Amino acid sequence: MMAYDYSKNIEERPDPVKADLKGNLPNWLQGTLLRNGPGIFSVGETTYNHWFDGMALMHSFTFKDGEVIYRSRYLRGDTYKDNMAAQRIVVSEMGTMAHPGPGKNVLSRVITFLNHTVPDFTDNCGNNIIRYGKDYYATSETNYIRKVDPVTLETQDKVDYMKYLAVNLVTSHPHYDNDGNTYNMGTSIAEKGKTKYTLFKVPATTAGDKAKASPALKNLEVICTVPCRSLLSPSYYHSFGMTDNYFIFIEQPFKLDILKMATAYMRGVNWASCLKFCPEENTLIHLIDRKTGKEVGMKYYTEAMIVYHHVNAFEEDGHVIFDVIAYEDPSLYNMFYLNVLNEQSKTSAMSVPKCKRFALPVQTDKGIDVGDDMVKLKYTTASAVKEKEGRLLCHPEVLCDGVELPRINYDFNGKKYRFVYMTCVAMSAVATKIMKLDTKTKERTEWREENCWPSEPVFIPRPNGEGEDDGVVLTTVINSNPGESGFILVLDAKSFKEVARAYVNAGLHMDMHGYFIPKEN
Ligand SMILES: CC1=C(/C=C/C(C)=C/C=C/C(C)=C/C=C/C=C(C)/C=C/C=C(C)/C=C/C2=C(C)C[C@@H](O)CC2(C)C)C(C)(C)CCC1
Ligand SMILES: [Fe+2]
Repeated sequence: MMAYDYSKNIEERPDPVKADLKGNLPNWLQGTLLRNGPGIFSVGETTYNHWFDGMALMHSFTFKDGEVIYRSRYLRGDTYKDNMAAQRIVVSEMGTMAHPGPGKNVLSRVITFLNHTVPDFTDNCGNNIIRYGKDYYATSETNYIRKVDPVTLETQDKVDYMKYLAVNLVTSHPHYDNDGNTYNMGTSIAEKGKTKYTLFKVPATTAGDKAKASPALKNLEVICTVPCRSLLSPSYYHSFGMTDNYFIFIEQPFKLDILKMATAYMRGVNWASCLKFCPEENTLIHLIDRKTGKEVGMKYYTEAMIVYHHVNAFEEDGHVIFDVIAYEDPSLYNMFYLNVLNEQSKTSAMSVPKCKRFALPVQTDKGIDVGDDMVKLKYTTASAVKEKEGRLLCHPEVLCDGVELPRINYDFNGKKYRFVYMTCVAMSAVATKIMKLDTKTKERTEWREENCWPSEPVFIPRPNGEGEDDGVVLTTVINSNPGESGFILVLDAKSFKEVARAYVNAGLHMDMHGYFIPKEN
């Protein structure tokens, strides 16, 4: 099979193109799927080290009156502008430390160094699209996000979280509720001698008062803060869980070493090399009551693991159950270094991502014997064994092996649910299959096609649909069959069978995450 070239710069396609439709789109499917991911990997003579570092390229698929319209556009943030003006990479990213130019004299090198000791971070937001209030933002995990026009994909205001809240890092996987509020979480490092994690709410913007409405972050409310286990090594996390009454935050032994970061530029190493995994340490699971903003009385632990994506979480019979994609080591990040990806023939040893289910009993452990399992649910083998007063050791149930980029019917977010849509990960960085997992029966249904590489599958519910899987799943497919173009695929979510596809005559490419904006009625 042909290999996908992860390091190739991709051309933007800002003028809308009509896709070539095969099959019949359900007429209720109206709206726009926005997707984001890295798209430019080298500028002039310089190249990023890591695929996640690439400059953002957004794309959109608009479903309207039985047609599909495609377009794509680079995110024109300060990072893009500065790199393009210099014709080389001058802004550092997680996996790439930018160096002073060759022509620079000693004095300007010293100035560049000083600038980087208290650096201004990148606004290259190539990870996801999120909504705050009525606005859409391209995001990665730094303090900057970029507002984008969801129709034209044009880049708008640069918004700095730090203007509204002391946070150095914020996730690109917030949660949303039915009232239009957004919930997210960030880390503030060594601020006033403290390192902590903050969960916050960005309220829905009410129509009318324009000045108050934008950016919605103006109205941000802190829900709670969780002190970090150690001042100079906060955990890295990429998402968190939410149910009707709780937040779930996994404080994993995959940490940022702040002292190493402070000297990274001087030592000429990237930020990623300042992340350390400590497999001998345990993972602390924080369960936070959304109403009080306080952690529940019990302390939950599990063995060392690395989680990027939460799948879903819900409450049942005095338990909080949550599903995540977990790894045994940081090999996922390492696999995406461009020099590693270019040697795809050498199957890189990657720890297989597993979909794991945890169950946290919320009741008091009074009267329970040490060594007893407190989980009282029939349908899961997940356990939580009392170690001592107020402390439970959790063992997950593995629901499924070799999966990533999980999506659900978001109407079931925080609620008891059954189905997950994911990409299948084998021993390679390119997914060849997507699947639907029935968490109840463990049944897996797959979609694949020869020489096709599907993206993160996004579930769209049918308006007033019946049942959790009443809707469609959208995935964009890179097609490496000679003479054929990429397409967006529409699967019936119940049967996981194709209902339509729309060929895009403008080479599709690998991306990260997406957000579907339904058409307003
Ligand atoms: C750390 C730090 C700093 C710097 C922070 C910076 C620059 C942060 C940037 C963070 C970014 C871009 C994070 C991105 C994370 C992305 C993640 C975890 C992506 C996961 C992707 C997966 C699982 C992908 C899977 C796959 C893909 C894409 C293709 C498929 O075909 C196959 C499959 C499933 C393997 C400061 C602000 C300088 C100072 C403070 C501390
Ligand atoms: Fe992600």
